Amino acid sequence: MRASLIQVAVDEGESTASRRTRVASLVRDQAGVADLVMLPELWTTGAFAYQRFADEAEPIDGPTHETMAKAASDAGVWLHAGSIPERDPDGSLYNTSLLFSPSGELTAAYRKIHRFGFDQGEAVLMGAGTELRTVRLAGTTAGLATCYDLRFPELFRGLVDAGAEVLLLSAGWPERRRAHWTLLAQARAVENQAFVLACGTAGTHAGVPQAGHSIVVDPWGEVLAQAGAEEEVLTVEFDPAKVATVREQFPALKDRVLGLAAPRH
Ligand SMILES: O=C(O)CCC(=O)C(=O)O
Repeated sequence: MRASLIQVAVDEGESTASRRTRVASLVRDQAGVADLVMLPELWTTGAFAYQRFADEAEPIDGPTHETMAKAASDAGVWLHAGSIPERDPDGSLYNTSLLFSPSGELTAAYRKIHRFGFDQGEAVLMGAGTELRTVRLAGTTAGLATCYDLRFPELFRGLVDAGAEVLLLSAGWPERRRAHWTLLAQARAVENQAFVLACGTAGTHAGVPQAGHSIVVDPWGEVLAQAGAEEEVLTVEFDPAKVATVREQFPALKDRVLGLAAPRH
């Protein structure tokens, strides 16, 4: 499988509409290059541009869906189109990832479960997703996660229990915590014996420089590829069958002890 992670620069000087058109063209450029293309979290607005979420929120079948479904089918690729600020018909907002098949059908939508910001920003503006999402694609099972989710190992264990071999994470991770990004991506890969493909943003928006450094890690924890700080398309080839080999040769997942009792005081 070949995957291209498009590390989009989200800068304030570019309008959402023009970024959408530009990114669709980058997706189309992946025709014949990649089987799977990934975009970052909230690349239309910027993950830290909280004041834009309500104004630019769109329904699942809104303009980003329309543009990206077409880009996926034009390129003939699986497209994890990153996330959008979604407005539910009941008015609430969610940080929702969209995944399209090579014929442009929406195959999965994942509402981010762990909202970032503690008692401000996304954590108060958006609702929390409640359901894990896995998708069968290109002969493997992918599990979906978004940005801050990376800090919560139990979410990834849930995806692995549901059959995930490839973990797809869209993010808008800040430069300030870049060391955590790389460390946690490798940790999630090693502990789950799964590929991790983590696509972040470049540029600076809302005064927050983004980390870039999108990364692909194999089930043994080796970094197969990592981007730099600027906008970049990171293409990598990997064999999802390596997951079964690693899990067979080093069957640590079979040694899990579930339902441990709480300590006695
Ligand atoms: O956990 C972090 O350090 C970054 C999380 C984040 O920026 C987000 O989820 O939008």
